[in-house]
Amino acid sequence: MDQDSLIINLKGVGEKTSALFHKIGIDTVEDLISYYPRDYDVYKEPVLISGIKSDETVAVEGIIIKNIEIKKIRSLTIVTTAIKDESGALNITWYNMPFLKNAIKQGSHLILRGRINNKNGRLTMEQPQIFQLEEYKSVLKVMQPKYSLIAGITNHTITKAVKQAMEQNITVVEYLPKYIRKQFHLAEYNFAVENIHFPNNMEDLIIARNRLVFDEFFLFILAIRQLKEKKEAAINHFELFKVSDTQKLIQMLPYRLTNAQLKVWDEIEQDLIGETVMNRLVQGDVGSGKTIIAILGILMVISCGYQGAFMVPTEVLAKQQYNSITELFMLYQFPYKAVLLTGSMTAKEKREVYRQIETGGAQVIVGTHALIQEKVQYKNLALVVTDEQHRFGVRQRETLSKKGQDPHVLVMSATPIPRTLAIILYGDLDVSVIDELPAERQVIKNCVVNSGYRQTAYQFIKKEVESGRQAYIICPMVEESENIEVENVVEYAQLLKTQLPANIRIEYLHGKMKAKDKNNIMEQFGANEIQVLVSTTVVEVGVNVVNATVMMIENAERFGLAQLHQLRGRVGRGKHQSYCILVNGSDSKASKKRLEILNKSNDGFFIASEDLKLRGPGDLFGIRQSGLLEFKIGDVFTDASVLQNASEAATVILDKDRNLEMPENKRLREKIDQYMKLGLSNLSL
Ligand SMILES: Nc1ncnc2c1ncn2[C@@H]1O[C@H](COP(=O)(O)OP(=O)(O)OP(=O)(O)O)[C@@H](O)[C@H]1O
Repeated sequence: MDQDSLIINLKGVGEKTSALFHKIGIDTVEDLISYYPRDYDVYKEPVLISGIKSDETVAVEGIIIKNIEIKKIRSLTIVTTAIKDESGALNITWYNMPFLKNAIKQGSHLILRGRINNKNGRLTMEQPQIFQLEEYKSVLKVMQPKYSLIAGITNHTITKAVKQAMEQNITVVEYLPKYIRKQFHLAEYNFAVENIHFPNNMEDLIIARNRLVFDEFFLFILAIRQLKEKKEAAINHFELFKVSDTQKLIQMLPYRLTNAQLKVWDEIEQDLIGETVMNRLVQGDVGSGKTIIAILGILMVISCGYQGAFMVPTEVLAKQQYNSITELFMLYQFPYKAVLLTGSMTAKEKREVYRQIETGGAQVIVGTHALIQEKVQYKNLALVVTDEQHRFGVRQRETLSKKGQDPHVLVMSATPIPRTLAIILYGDLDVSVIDELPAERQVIKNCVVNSGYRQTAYQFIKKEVESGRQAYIICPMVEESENIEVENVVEYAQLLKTQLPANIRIEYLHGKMKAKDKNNIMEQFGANEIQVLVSTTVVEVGVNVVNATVMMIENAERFGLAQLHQLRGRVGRGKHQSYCILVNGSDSKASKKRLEILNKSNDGFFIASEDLKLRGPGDLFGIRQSGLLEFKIGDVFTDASVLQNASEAATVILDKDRNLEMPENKRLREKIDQYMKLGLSNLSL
């Protein structure tokens, strides 16, 4: 790493800030300038307190009328005060910013700007930015970047650091050949970087973003094509053959595999006994039964004497998959051993598991990315299943591959992307589609309601629980801060307890809980010891509790449709009639129209394409379509045309210069090498 480029060398960035930056992946100035805003704000004149409404972001000018109070709830510090202008007073709350105690005094004349929330009937401004009067004038009406934040880092800190970086530094050398920029109408790189952070106007912002989205896709596509070239040569060295265990399992399952599942299984079986190493993506809508296909693959390789690894994105899912595999082995008396390997296990537990992996005492290894740590040595790994692989870097996948003798790779995805895009994005994989749901499934009944319906929904949940079923309630996503999200979930669960009978057990789940506690709650929910689970989107992917029949989503308008579809997919996984209640917290026609799409259809592909039609490519900073396939700035759905262009550009360049050896591609070559080293591991595809 070039020491000069470390952010600690920027003016105003000390040890503490630089440690916090490290947490969001920023170590160097280059990292910082490619930490793009997630949105922009145009700061308007302050408004009168008497006129403000819930859910809007406004500035108010007034006098602080209360000394700061500090309250601690577990690890959360809540700082409160109030501000008053000629029309009224307003409560103010900050999270985890205890240092404000010294910074804000009763009697100060300030401008505060933040989002207004309705907290049990009282309007509160949450996590506002603080401005002196003069200071506010300088930001008025200019487009201001809004960055993703974590506790301790304010938007102001990042903005200031980026400004510093731009002033002190840097002109990055353009690496795209001129003819490519011309052909695909792309702005110059430095212009793009400047304008993505501090746009002159909307037009320049669109041009800047377009270039950076292009870059992101373009580098990814070039890297993927290189991987593909490498992989095509890989010979299947494993002695795999069709086994009776898989036939036995298929016959003994309590259900019949759908034709689509059988077809995909057949493709995988053929791959595994084929001449070359398998690199296959199995795409199937939520609940289409991908897991059993993965298990069949694993069963085949272990029956032939090898090991199989199942890598999933979260500890909750690892535990779930581990439990279902061990139960299955026990139930059908397969003499194989599965082990679980996750980051939160103690060093001693891990050592024991490593030993079993190394000696071959364990044949199936289920876990999170702990599976690819240095210390894990496999005896004879023949198959790696990565569930929802977009959560892992391609490079991590590669590392894992290298641990075995180039094992077969099976990737599971529920992302409904059209085939044309799939070919570009999964260029290094063959694609199988499970395009059919099990026949016994009943169609999920949906409704879109406003918050006035909440009580009726609770009564409905009560009725379902009384007839033996279970429910999820998803609390709103809060972009600004995960802390607020945590608070929402905890409060919601407390409030709900006062609304439902005491014999209905209600618990909550959020991303900041310890892995062990999360697993505990999920296991109890799985065993119906908890009937109602109030949660953030941590239950979004993969969670399988067949007895749950109600999914209620608060502030559904804040989620992307594909994400809502994923959440809804947590119910309707068994034979019971299931329900999805989407609570629309907004009056806008647009969000009503969007949610109606979900109301109308349970088909992931249809939903994704309708959403795209509604949003259109101009909708740059709306809700991201999906939490999946996460590029840093590009969105494969709304930026589909840029993705196509990037793919075309990659073809143009590689046709002329397959190994990027020509002088005009020298910088591009360097960039790709750097990207293959760093970028791919960060990119969550
Ligand atoms: N052919 C089938 N008939 C009936 N039930 C099935 C069939 N295949 C799988 N199932 C069951 O359906 C449920 C959902 O399957 P699975 O967990 O594999 O879904 P998935 O495709 O991984 O979905 P998601 O992407 O939502 O996690 C499981 O409880 C599984 O046992």
